[in-house]
Amino acid sequence: MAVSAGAGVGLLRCKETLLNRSPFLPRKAQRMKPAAAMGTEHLLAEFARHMEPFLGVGVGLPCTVMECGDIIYRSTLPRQSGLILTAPGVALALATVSYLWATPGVAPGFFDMFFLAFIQRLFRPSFRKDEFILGKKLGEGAFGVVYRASLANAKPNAPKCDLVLKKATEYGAVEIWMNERARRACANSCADFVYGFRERSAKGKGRGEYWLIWRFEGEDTLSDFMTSKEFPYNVETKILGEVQDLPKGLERENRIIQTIMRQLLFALDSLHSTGIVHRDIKPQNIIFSEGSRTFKIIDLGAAADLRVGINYIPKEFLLDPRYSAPEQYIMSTQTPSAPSAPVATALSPVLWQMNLPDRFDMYSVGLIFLQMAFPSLRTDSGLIQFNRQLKRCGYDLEAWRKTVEPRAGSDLRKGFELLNLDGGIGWDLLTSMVRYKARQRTDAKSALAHPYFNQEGLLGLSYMQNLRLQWFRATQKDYSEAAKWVIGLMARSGTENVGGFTEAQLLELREVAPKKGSQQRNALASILRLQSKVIKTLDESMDEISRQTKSIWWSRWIPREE
Ligand SMILES: Nc1ncnc2c1ncn2[C@@H]1O[C@H](COP(=O)(O)OP(=O)(O)OP(=O)(O)O)[C@@H](O)[C@H]1O
Repeated sequence: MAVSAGAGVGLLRCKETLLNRSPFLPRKAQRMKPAAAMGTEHLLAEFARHMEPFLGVGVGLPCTVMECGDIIYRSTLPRQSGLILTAPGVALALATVSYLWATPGVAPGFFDMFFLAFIQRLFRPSFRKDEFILGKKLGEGAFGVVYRASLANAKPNAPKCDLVLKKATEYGAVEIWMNERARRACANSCADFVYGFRERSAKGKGRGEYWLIWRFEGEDTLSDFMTSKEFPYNVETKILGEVQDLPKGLERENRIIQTIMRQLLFALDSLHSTGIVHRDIKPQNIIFSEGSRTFKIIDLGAAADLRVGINYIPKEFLLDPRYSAPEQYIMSTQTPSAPSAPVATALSPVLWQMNLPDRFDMYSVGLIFLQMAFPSLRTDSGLIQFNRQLKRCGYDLEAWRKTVEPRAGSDLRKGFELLNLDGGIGWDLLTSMVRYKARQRTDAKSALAHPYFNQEGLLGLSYMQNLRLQWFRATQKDYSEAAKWVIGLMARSGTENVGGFTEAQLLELREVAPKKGSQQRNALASILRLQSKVIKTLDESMDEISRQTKSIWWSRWIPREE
């Protein structure tokens, strides 16, 4: 067996350690005679014989190949190569995993975009526009026309393929993207999307038209049901499967409305969890699916995908003023426009937490709840009037109630009575959604856990459920008001009738705070200056990037009809 010179020198250097029973040698090697009793050559030959299987792999550099150390200086002994768990390491790993999975989900986002989307593209059916026979027109909006359609070449005895086809203009691209995303992430929440493609414009100019195809879900939207005098009884058998064993009245209506609300919140929760904010939630965009006996969301043309930053431009908006939240934007206007997709994805949990964009949809769903409870608010004029009144009351539902309840007609009174059932649990849920500040509104997941969806309402709550309700209410509180109160007290400090801090207490506080001109104060000022500079630079560069990439990079994912 040949051993290189380098290895030989290395072995010599290590012989002391080796012969002193290093724990890293096989027993056979440890039983060798003491070094002093042997010549170096003999020692090498002996060692090579024992180590043959190891040296076969590791001939080369000495101590790097053979893990050896000095038994006297234990610190020089090689460390175990396995993973060592430490508390900070575990905390860091947990923090990283929570960040990657926090809404809207960085890790699931990358998996979706680079794996699921790819697989979907391989297997999705593809259609051409001349494969469809257009039927009845179902709707026409500012950005497209919707038809009922069927496949032209469907086999005669094949099941009738009922489709809905939308010929859309510029927002069609967004709608295709959102529908594909929703189909992968939460197929049951939105109408069943089949395919979307872009058709080249006849003269080869412009972006062309977008064609979107869904399965036909059913004839009626929630708006159709709500405009009927029979509402909510006209939905009862459709969603519950049977007529309830209850006389017609508030309790029975409440049960039906509860079921509709649960379905809406469930659909919204799934959409929000994947990072999509709809921005146009209204009864006209909620279709009843005959197949699954549930309400599903349609019309994702105005939606924003906060996971990759598609279609969110803080300063732009597309809104239906009847159902839109008072803030009008889903993101603060201070938020820079979306950067490139990987950056947007990596930053998405931070932006989500800073803006809570899902609360925009929560306000709209709150208004739908209100309309279901109050028959007089189901008409456009009723809702517009309500919106004006609420605005006058500073978007405070309690204040609105105080102004209208004393002189309420039978329709309004009926609404209050319905929401007052089970100790006012319905009113509690409503007021947690229809609030001026987005941060104070509940999210869809918490709303689903609200005791309103408990059959017995407040009265039937167990001790634990009551605790949960208290917790729910505590999390909905506006703590900025508390902060303002403390500041107010400080400002008006010291007088006996106002209460508040005395001059002595304020002095104490001032002493705790860094003094003017002190080192801490200067350091704090520099940090703040640096922070605002960083934000400004980030803002400008993001705007710059987004201006350059204004062309819709993601439209390359949308198939083109050749
Ligand atoms: N999957 C579907 N199944 C059954 N009907 C559907 C489906 N999708 C849409 N519709 C019907 O088509 C109508 C218009 O659809 P949609 O709202 O998506 O189009 P739109 O052009 O955005 O219209 P608008 O601007 O008026 O909202 C809906 O009100 C609904 O009645």
